[in-house]
Amino acid sequence: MTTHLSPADQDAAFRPKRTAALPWDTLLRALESQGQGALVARGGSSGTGPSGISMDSRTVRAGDLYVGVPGARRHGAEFAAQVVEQGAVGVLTDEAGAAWCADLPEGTVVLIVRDVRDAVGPAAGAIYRGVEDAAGPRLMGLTGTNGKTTTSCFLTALLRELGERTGLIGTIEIRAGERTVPSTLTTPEATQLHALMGLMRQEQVDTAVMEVSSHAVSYRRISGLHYRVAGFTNLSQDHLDLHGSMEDYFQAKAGLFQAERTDRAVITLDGGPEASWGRRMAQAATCEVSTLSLGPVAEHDSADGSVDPGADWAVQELMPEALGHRFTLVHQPTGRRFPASTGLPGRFNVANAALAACMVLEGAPQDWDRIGQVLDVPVGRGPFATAVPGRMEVVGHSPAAIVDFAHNPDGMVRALDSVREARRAAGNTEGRTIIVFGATGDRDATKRPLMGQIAAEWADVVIVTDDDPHSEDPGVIRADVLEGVRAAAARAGQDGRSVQVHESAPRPTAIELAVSLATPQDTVLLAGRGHETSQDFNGTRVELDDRVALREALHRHGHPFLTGSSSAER
Ligand SMILES: CC(=O)N[C@H]1[C@@H](OP(=O)(O)OP(=O)(O)OC[C@H]2O[C@@H](n3ccc(=O)[nH]c3=O)[C@H](O)[C@@H]2O)O[C@H](CO)[C@@H](O)[C@@H]1O[C@H](C)C(=O)N[C@@H](C)C(=O)N[C@H](CCC(=O)O)C(=O)O
Ligand SMILES: Nc1ncnc2c1ncn2[C@@H]1O[C@H](COP(=O)(O)OP(=O)(O)OP(=O)(O)O)[C@@H](O)[C@H]1O
Repeated sequence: MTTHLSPADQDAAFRPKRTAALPWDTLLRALESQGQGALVARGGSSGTGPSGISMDSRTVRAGDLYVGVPGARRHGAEFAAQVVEQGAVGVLTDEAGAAWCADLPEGTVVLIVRDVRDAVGPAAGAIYRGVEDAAGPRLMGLTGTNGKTTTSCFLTALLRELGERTGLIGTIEIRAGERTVPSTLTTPEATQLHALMGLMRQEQVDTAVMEVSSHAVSYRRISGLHYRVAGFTNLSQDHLDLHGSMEDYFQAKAGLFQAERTDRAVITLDGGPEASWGRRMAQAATCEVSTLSLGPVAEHDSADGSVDPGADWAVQELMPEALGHRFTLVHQPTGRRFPASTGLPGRFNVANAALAACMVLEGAPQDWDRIGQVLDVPVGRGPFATAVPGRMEVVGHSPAAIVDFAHNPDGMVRALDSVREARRAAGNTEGRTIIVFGATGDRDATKRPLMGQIAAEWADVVIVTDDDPHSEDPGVIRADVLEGVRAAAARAGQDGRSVQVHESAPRPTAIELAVSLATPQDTVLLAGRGHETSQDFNGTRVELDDRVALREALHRHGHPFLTGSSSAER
């Protein structure tokens, strides 16, 4: 369960247990060698340097180098005097930030660089690698609109079964060996990422698997990191509030697959609703590239189930079985076949599993026999049966009750499609889909009516509620979503299909309504919140875990439900 730590406590949990101070001149040389030469504007460069680094005044500790970056709302250097009082030994900033450093106490070192976001990664890397310049862990990165969390969980599960000690940095949690910390961002800031690398070295982690959001590339949170293998899942509409256009969003993701950042990419060619993004990503990459064709799993507009003959890897022989699927991963150049299975619902989880397997296979060609043995297990066993919190998490069977993190148009199509597929596979022709969802405030508003439209096209009962409204009026967000729902419901009505539409808030009331309407044949799908345990209403956190609320509602209505930990039916 996610606990909310203060920024300071969380930052402290990310840091290595011990770090020696790095002499200023060693730090300056490290910056110079990375093309980030710094001007020493105040203080000398001969003394004891920093033992840590932070880019937020709320997480600064004694001995830190504080990084003042220009932000959307303020310049971080505004906090220079405050952080020096807190014990920071120096400030790294840009020309604009230097103005706030003029009156700092004697002895404080001020370093000025041209672009502070480019310099922060190399600086953090040098501080946490220390004078001995320690190496490791081996890094694997994942990017794409959907599937990063699930694929990274599959990847770590597979590596663990192969005997590796793993680390994980992602949306749900951060794990270094046996230590776990709840995460707030998908990809933390560069200061924290390099601290985590130091922590993982101390925890003797062999491979760290990291989700890389487009924000992380745009804000250069990954500067100073190098990936052995990086994977691309898919691209579809999301985050247009930050990127402005799909082209910019694509370019941000493409930044991960440049030779100076990554040795080898595994790129899913046909992973999203439009296959052209995967092909373009393979062309835009300047590192070594291997491609994956999903064939029968692909869901883009022109998908006909056939695999791309030019792809290095192909998914073939897809067979639904129990909750998951069997499939064969074929290495097309050699004809080598790897039978495998997933235990989670949804064909998209075959895409996630195939990508995870390809990344490990590409990273260790000498180990194919051993990897093949670990992959070839019955459905419900092995690395790809690992439940991922809040991703198609089954809470009940009669009615089927599922909590999923789908929070963009393509994610919703995939989740709704897999619900329908599961009913079809079970021979259930009576059941309806009841969906409860909302949209996030302060983020890409253009996806709201689209999500509404998809809900009304795929579900029989649509209940629009709140997600994380952040600073926006929740009623306005619901109205945006409902616009898409009502238009699509009207079109469905003309085709003779009736869609019930409800607006219901707060979210627990909407969940209660969904369960009260459900028959044992129906499926209740709560979308958008997944593993989250609270909602943000303009800075006020309201505790809510969809999985708990759904279990409680099922219980109140006399329906059976599955417990979280053991999944034993009550
Ligand atoms: C929209 C966005 O991404 N904003 C990022 C941006 O904030 P900003 O430009 O608004 O910063 P600002 O408030 O002007 O402050 C400027 C500087 O002053 C510092 N500051 C500010 C206030 C203070 O009291 N003390 C202090 O030191 C800030 O840490 C910052 O370094 O720069 C900050 C510092 O680098 C980031 O922490 C911050 O991420 C915020 C926390 C955030 O919520 N980001 C989300 C949207 C995000 O990154 N999401 C992605 C994708 C998730 C997904 O795939 O769905 C993720 O990787 O999680
Ligand atoms: N390969 C995929 N293709 C399309 N949709 C997917 C895929 N994998 C998962 N999804 C859908 O997207 C949702 C989010 O999945 P997941 O958390 O793995 O993705 P993510 O990329 O980490 O998302 P975020 O960055 O927003 O945390 C799932 O709950 C599911 O509905």
